[in-house]
Amino acid sequence: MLLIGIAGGTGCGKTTVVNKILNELPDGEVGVISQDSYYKDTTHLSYDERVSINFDHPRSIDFDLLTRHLKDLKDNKVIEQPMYSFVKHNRTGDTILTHPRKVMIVEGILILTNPELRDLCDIKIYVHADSDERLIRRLKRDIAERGRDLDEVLTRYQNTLKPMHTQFIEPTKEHADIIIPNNKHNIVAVDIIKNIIAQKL
Ligand SMILES: Nc1ncnc2c1ncn2[C@@H]1O[C@H](COP(=O)(O)OP(=O)(O)O)[C@@H](O)[C@H]1O
Ligand SMILES: O=c1ccn([C@@H]2O[C@H](COP(=O)(O)O)[C@@H](O)[C@H]2O)c(=O)[nH]1
Repeated sequence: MLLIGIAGGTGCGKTTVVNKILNELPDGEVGVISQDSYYKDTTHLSYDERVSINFDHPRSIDFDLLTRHLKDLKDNKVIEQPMYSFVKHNRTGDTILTHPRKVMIVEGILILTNPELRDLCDIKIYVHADSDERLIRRLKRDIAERGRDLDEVLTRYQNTLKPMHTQFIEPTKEHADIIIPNNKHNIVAVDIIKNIIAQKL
């Protein structure tokens, strides 16, 4: 199995890049694991307590479960990937049966902060977009798709997201094998990754 890790700050376009890669490859050949599915289970907390969690700090992620699942996939085992609700700020309680594929992509803001996870990745990619571009995209997306309002996005951005990005996420660029500039849609970079995957398939 070829494991590709795709990191980068919120709104840089990780999910969009992954979808573009998947769209043009044969159905079912490439599997995706989202770091978001591995936010720690916070069912024991009230909604108000969950809202105040710092979701941009590495300790918010259940890296033990995530790395265990990636190792299982590498060992050709099926896993039960948790499902996550951004609206509830918690796992839904459901899981998706995820089968090992020849190529698996793991994507998320913090995946390159974890040394064990980095070692599992055969190719490490960092998607870069400028912070103003990312904030604009995040505002539009979170208001349209994740049940947020202007005040929620900007308050989280100032209080946790921006400082965590500077402290934990941006420095992981140095671990990347490939950095994709993504202020604009980068068709050439997506084609290069698609070709690497097509060779493996
Ligand atoms: N290169 C790009 N140019 C303009 N908008 C983009 C680009 N890449 C992604 N977007 C948009 O920005 C928003 C965030 O992108 P997304 O892929 O969800 O980012 P991430 O997964 O890194 O948080 C989405 O609404 C998406 O359509
Ligand atoms: O319950 C949650 C969990 C996370 N977030 C925010 O999501 C982003 C990461 O997702 P991207 O798709 O990469 O943007 C992170 O910045 C968290 O702040 C959330 O709002 N609620």
